[in-house]
Amino acid sequence: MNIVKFEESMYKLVVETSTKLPKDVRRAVKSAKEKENAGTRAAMSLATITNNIAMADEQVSPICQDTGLPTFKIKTPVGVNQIELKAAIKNAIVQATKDGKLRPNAVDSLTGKNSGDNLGDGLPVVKFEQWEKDYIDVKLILKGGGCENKNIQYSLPCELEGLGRAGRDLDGIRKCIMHSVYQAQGQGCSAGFIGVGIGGDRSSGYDLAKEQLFRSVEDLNPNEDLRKLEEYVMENANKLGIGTMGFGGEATLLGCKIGVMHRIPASFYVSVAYNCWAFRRMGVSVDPQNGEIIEWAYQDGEFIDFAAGEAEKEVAAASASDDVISLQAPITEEQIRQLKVGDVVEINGLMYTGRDAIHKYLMDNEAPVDLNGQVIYHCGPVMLKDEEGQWHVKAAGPTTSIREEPYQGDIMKKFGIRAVIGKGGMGPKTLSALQEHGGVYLNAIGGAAQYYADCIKSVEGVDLTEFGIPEAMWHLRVEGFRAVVTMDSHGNSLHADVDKSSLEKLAQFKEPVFK
Ligand SMILES: O=C(O)C[C@H](O)C(=O)O
Ligand code: SF4
Repeated sequence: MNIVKFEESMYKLVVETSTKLPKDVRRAVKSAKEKENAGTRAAMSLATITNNIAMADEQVSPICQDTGLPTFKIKTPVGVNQIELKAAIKNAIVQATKDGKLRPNAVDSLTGKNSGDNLGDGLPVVKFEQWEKDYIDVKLILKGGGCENKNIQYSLPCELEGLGRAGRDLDGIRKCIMHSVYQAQGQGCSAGFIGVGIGGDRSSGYDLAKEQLFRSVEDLNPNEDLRKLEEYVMENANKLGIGTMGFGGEATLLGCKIGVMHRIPASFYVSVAYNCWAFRRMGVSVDPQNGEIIEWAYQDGEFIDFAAGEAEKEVAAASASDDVISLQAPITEEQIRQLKVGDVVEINGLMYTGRDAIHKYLMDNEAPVDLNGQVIYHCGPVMLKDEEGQWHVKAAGPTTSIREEPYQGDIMKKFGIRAVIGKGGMGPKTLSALQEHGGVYLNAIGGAAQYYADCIKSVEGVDLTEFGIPEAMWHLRVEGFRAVVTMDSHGNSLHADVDKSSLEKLAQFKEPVFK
């Protein structure tokens, strides 16, 4: 085996996976876009998403800043040295991280220290299997944290909100899957894809669910019952009205793939792996002698290129009918109180990133900068430093805000912060703080990391780098950074409304369908 060539092939696979969505996923995004009504927030979000896909293609930059937990599934002919392959994969990962194609994402679970190169205990995940064929098959998925957090595992029988009892049969499974889409709301960057594993134990069930994500979005399940169930879910989950980013709308689910395995008598699990629209998985077959790529996977059918100019025009058109409200920090309480749910705002000037580590830190410490009237952006960017020591943003979309729910309201009040930007919305504690203090929650489009990176004109400083690149407090100067007000200072939350209405819709699917 030419291991140097194999390493090069793995580097190509990693870069392609992080920067270019597969053909089948593009087609699914396109068909979602065709379903949304022009002028809605969902249509505007999808236009931003397709624009972002085109920008990532063009710049060969990460589609989303969260380049996930790299998971390789490899099949090798008998006799191939798997230890050697794994070492080459690690080198390729380190190189892709240095080149800004992957965010340093490996964090020590006990100390919180980021390794900086994506290597760590157990990372990357590399799973081998032997097979009788004469070539190596490598599949890679880069699954981000926000959608991973929306995975769910049901142990049947159980009681489900809206749907009642789910028993140990096909209809019980149906209820679990419908519930899994509801509970994800927009937080996993809907519209999403789900892989479902029926049976096994807690770990093999989730493995089976994730295995389904490697199937083509358009394949047909050879198992008749499961094929019908997949079709049922695709048709009906899209009636829940959750929509892109949870803004409400027609496109909630872009793909549903279900697999089954045996179980033991006492256990009956239904495991659901949720993947965001930024569904980054790719594969190659590799020659075991010269290490070169023979063929890329997922190459069937039409390639949708979402031509950048086109998509850009659509974003502009989608929001042109609205009065876009311009905001520049420091923002006054009066300005904030004028904003209401549904408004589109455009931010110019400075904003500060802050996510999990920063929020925890700010509870007990002073802020490194004056945050009075300022804007906090829930974001963990991909950054690269040039030879002069200047930082550049390579990808910078929002992270899931709900993780900051325990801290957000207190921090806004303590430091006088007026606006937070993130995605997926926040809960009642933050909502009441917004009302009391005069604050606003702005929803940016999750995964649109190139689109937002383009709005960032300079990096003016950074604090708390000891938390690692994604968790540091970056001072970003932005121009034309668009977001939608989804929680205002008058007690309104679009997220609470969509949750409530989608739960009501979910309850329509209570009656048995598969007997
Ligand atoms: O870590 C991130 O940047 C985002 C994460 O994938 C999320 O969806 O919250
Ligand atoms: S930010 Fe959204 S698109 Fe990116 S990995 Fe997280 S869930 Fe996926």
